[in-house]
Amino acid sequence: MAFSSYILTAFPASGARIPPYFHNTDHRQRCLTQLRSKHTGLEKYIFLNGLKERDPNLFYEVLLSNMLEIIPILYTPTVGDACSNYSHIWRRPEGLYVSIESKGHIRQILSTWPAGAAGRIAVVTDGSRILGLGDLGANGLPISIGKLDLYIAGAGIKPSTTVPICLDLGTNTEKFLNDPLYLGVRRRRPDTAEMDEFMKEFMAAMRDVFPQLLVQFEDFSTDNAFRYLDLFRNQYRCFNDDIQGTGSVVLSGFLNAARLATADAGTPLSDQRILFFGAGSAGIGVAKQLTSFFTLLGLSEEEARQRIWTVDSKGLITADRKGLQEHKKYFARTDYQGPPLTSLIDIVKYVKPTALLGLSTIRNAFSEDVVRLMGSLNTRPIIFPLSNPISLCELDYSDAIHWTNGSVIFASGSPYKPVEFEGRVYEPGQGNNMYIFPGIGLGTILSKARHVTDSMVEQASIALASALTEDEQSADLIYPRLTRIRDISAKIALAVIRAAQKDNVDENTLFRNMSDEALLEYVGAKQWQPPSTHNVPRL
Ligand SMILES: NC(=O)C1=CN([C@@H]2O[C@H](COP(=O)(O)OP(=O)(O)OC[C@H]3O[C@@H](n4cnc5c(N)ncnc54)[C@H](OP(=O)(O)O)[C@@H]3O)[C@@H](O)[C@H]2O)C=CC1
Ligand SMILES: CC(=O)C(=O)O
Ligand SMILES: [Mg+2]
Repeated sequence: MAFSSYILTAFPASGARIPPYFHNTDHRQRCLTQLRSKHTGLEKYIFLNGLKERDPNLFYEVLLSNMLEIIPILYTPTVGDACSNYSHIWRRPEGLYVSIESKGHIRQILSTWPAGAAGRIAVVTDGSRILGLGDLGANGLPISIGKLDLYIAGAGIKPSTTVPICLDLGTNTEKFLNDPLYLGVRRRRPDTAEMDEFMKEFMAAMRDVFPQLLVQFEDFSTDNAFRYLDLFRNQYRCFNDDIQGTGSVVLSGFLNAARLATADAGTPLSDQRILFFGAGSAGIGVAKQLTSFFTLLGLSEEEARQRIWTVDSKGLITADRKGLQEHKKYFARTDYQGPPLTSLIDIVKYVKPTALLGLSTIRNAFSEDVVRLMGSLNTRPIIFPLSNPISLCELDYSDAIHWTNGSVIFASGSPYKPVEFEGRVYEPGQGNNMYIFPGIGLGTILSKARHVTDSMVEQASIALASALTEDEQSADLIYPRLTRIRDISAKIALAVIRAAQKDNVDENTLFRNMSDEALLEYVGAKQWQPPSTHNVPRL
């Protein structure tokens, strides 16, 4: 609907009340001016949320023309504040809540969502590990909404086909249970048996109500993230963003980082020594993606595994540790003899890593001595502090540049601004699954892949790594500029469709005989654009 028609519909008989010069002014510019007048991230989030309710087309137009400014508000870091405060800033229903109290009639609850059979993509969280902020219970909904806004902006998924879901299963965070404004059920989280029963009913009901839907699991606590991925991945069209999306995006950045480091130091990709600080769903997901790629290079599985060291809150993970959680066992080291290594500096001295990856939620964990040691061990140290939001990031970009005299190859989970050092401007990378999931989703939806296979995720990663332009390469970037996300998502979708075909999971076989050029053009043409709300040129 054009903006002027929207105004007339929203305010009938308002002709005389519309300011005389209204139609000749730039509504997008007005929105941006209003947005920029807000002082805090949370106020900006609330403003954008209101704009989306009043005029979704204008909202997406403003978003698409100003992604670098707006994505950090709708997504990390500000979405973290929105989630933490959601029960207090709530304005209107904007997603689907499926409560543990709905067990037995989940299907009816899902049927109330307007998309119905047109639903194509759901982002589902249970709020138990929102970014690095822990168990936020029913306050987790904005993470599903934010990820879906990235599907819409980044891949051109039609807004009306998206389904944001928060499973309201209770919370173990006392503060929320005692908050009179808390929006969720007042109970602690269920035990495994009760939750499994709920999840099985939920997934079956999802398929009934939305037969063509892809489910993205988001921000489940680590044990459940691995369990439900294993349980459902061969049964439903689904994937886990924190395990697979993060694995894919970090592999991609790592490939480009290793290429840069290799150019300077000559360390072959297969000789990299990679230290993971944090061994949860994200850390282990990335480690598995990297090792799987190393086997493609010709390493045996065992040789690939030997490239990885993992660290959790108790220190270097070794196989002799008692009561090791299941997901940590595969990378537990068997070759370390000695007293437990608990401090990061001692672990770096022992491992001598070429790459240090942070997925720990520990702010500033990469201290000056650790970063300087990485710089003395490597001509181009690869350091990726990937924890979100920025308040939990292991290392600030400015410190990384200063402490390594600019030699660091850096990517963080949340965005940093460029840094000037000794007359040169350095641009950080953003190693965030937002580069990957829109393309994986688009490719899966178009090919109607029955499942999201490992090779679809791996090919997405390679497509992203190959998407750098000459200009981006000469600026030493390891991820493409975010403003190109639509083109990049189309290329990722193409790679995902081809991988789905090879794995024989594509239910839509029409693309099999299309050339890559024709298919890429088709994918681009399928991307939704907001109908222009007025006739002023794009900003
Ligand atoms: N950039 C991106 O695209 C993504 C980033 N992330 C971010 O990664 C972070 C982790 O997510 P996830 O893996 O799911 O969370 P988890 O809570 O499962 O994992 C955190 C890991 O960090 C370890 N840890 C905690 N404290 C310390 C410490 N003091 N020293 C060393 N290790 C410590 C934990 O150890 P223990 O097991 O002993 O508790 C655990 O292994 C979050 O901040 C999240 O936002 C996640 C997905 C994508
Ligand atoms: C980016 C993301 O998925 C996370 O931090 O959990
Ligand atoms: Mg996540």
